Amino acid sequence: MPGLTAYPTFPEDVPTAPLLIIDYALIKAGDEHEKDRLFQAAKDLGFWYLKNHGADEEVNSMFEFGMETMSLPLDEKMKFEQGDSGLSFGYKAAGMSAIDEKGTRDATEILNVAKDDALAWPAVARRTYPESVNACMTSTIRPFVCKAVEVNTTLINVLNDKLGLPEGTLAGLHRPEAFSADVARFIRTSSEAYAAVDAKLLILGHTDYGSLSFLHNRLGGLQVRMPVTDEWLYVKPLPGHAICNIGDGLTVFSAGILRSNIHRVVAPPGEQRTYERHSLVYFTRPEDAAVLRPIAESRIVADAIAKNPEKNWDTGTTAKDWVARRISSTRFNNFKSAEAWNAQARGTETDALFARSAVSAK
Ligand SMILES: O=C(O)CCC(=O)C(=O)O
Ligand SMILES: [Fe+2]
Repeated sequence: MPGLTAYPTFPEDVPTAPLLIIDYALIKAGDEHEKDRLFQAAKDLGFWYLKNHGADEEVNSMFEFGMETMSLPLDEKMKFEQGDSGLSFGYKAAGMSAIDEKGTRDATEILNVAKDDALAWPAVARRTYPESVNACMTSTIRPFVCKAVEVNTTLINVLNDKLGLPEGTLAGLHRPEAFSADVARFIRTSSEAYAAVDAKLLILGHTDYGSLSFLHNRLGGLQVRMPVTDEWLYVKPLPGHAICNIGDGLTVFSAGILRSNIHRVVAPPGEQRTYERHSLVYFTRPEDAAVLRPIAESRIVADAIAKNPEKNWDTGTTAKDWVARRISSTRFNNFKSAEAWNAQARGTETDALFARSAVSAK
């Protein structure tokens, strides 16, 4: 099966990030100790492995589907390019993002299928897609979306309770039936591109724009910036384990208690470097209309606000605008100058979130 290509193993001598392994089966069974470990992981690093998530079959089918769709001719894929306005749905060609202050073009292709389209199919909720996407909506994409929504909702509910929020508060801001920027994303970077990209950066350092990401990697390349030391460490892909991470939404809702950690993608290490890299993510994002501000009904969140009165967590922005702004700011066509690049939101908000949550995690 193409989705199950045997890749060279991740090198032994490369330092890796110490992600906790959370057992989804135990979480589902209501194990309090495991829920505490999840909360700890979400606060300390904002990244963890998830085992026993039960989505292997859906994930494997998505890898096959993604590779097939990415192999379409470029002009066919370009008919569905997401454009420069901040839309998160559709195809992003290699070269459409800037990855540094020099305006270097990226080398990574992305296909984003909206949750709203996968659930509404055959009706069109947000946009249209290539025929190969349509052909897999029912068999492959919707089952993956539904599984990812189930897993992420379960985890969000645990975080909700650990934050002392009234039952279902966070879930109420991430209702599957409400329009959101949730997407199933497939990413491809050719091995030739690793050499072509300046500084070998495939995806620039960023925090995720939504609330919770459910990521599946087969090759290395993902790196997280470690709290306190600022060291970039690889996240080693483990077979059958998802990599989960907190995004900006949950950080803001929790006034920095949950950590939206900076990460990036570089060329895979060691012998893996000669292989094309693919990854699959489901991004759970707050509903379009949700305003990104702390939920102070919780005493724990209220305490976090009181501890850092100088920090204003109320973005005054809807999730829809937040995601659109962050996406549009990465587009090459919107790149203006090194000064504008350095001054824009990517630096301010991510560094603020990063610094603040590093303190609260201690
Ligand atoms: O490809 C990966 O491993 C991570 C991708 C990522 O961080 C993203 O798409 O936000
Ligand atoms: Fe990311």
